[in-house]
Amino acid sequence: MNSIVQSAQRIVVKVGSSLVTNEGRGLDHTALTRWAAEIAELTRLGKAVALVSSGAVAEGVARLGWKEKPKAVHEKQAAAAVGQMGLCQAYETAFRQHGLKTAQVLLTHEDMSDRTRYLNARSTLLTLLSLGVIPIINENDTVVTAEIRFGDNDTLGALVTNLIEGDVLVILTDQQGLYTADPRRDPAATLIQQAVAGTPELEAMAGGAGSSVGTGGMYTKVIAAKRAARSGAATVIACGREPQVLTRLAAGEAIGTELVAQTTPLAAKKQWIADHLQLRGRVTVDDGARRAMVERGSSLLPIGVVAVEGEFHRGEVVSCMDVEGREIARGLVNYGAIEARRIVRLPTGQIEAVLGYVDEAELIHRDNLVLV
Ligand SMILES: Nc1ncnc2c1ncn2[C@@H]1O[C@H](COP(=O)(O)OP(=O)(O)O)[C@@H](O)[C@H]1O
Ligand SMILES: N[C@@H](CCC(=O)OP(=O)(O)O)C(=O)O
Repeated sequence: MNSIVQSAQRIVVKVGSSLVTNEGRGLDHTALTRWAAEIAELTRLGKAVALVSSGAVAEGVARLGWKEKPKAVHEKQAAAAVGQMGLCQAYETAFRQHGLKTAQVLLTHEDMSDRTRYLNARSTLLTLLSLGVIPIINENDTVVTAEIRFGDNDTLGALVTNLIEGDVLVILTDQQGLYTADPRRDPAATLIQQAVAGTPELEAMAGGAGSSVGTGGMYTKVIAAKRAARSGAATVIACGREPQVLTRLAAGEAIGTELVAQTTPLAAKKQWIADHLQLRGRVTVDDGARRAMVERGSSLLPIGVVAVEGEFHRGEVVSCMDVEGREIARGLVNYGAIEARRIVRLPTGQIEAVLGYVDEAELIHRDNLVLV
């Protein structure tokens, strides 16, 4: 028995490219129809479900008649634009058969790192769910560049789970779950039924790159589970080809791998800080400041900072590194990089003399600081 999906009220289901597009051969309408029927059943049980679906690039490649996924970014983006049309049409048709409306939601990393856009995305998604609409979510592949991509939809699925405070992230893929090693390479690999999300051994098991059409392999799924656990959500990794996989999970059946969250959920704002994928800068802190932050949960004062790198503005998220170069925390800065460089190593009382004003005594206040 596995009661996680059974008791969940808000569920994020993520389906990967290889499943959605029949390993790149074109949209698997039968599978989409099946998942839509199962999700419709979950909504009848009173659960709210958001669907993160990959497959735009792979479907675009198939529609354009290309033999393989292109290497050039602009070609992938063009393929995504073509394929996303197919995804939307197919989901709209499949859910309509159950009297459910769908909504297309395309997100970028910037939508998640800008606090206002993040909160907008959150209220739109929660409104859609409260209206009984199924959001069909994907990365806005057409406008993002390689450096600022989520890249794989496992990460996007985890961030959406945190965004809407989902109870569980269900990742459907082409394997039965997480194995002790890649089952494509190691026939002796065995299925892990349950583990604690964020355990380092899981990352080692999930080596390899994955299928030719998918992006992250199992590694990004294991990391996604770790991210989702920050908001207290569990992750289930299961096979999307398994008949009635979602409804059976909702009935309490143990299928696939369950990665449970054992960490105390972070407060919403801290979770947003921790979920930043790209940071604009970093500050190196001395050992006294490191201990104060790590052992006592203190704020970071300018006097404890030894170096400032990158260009960031007040209100942006930066990494805090120890003198050995390890990231120990991240947080929202009260001063931009230019000001921060001028006040490092200074006691609080001297900030005003140097800058002509004092915004806050702390470079990063403890309420805006997350240990990593
Ligand atoms: N430990 C593991 N357990 C299961 N699958 C693994 C593992 N390590 C690597 N993989 C590979 O990950 C693949 C699934 O990832 P991917 O192709 O990115 O799927 P998706 O498109 O569903 O995100 C599997 O087909 C498998 O070959
Ligand atoms: N946004 C991309 C998905 C990226 C991707 O391949 O993700 P996944 O198959 O989930 O590892 C698309 O729709 O093609």
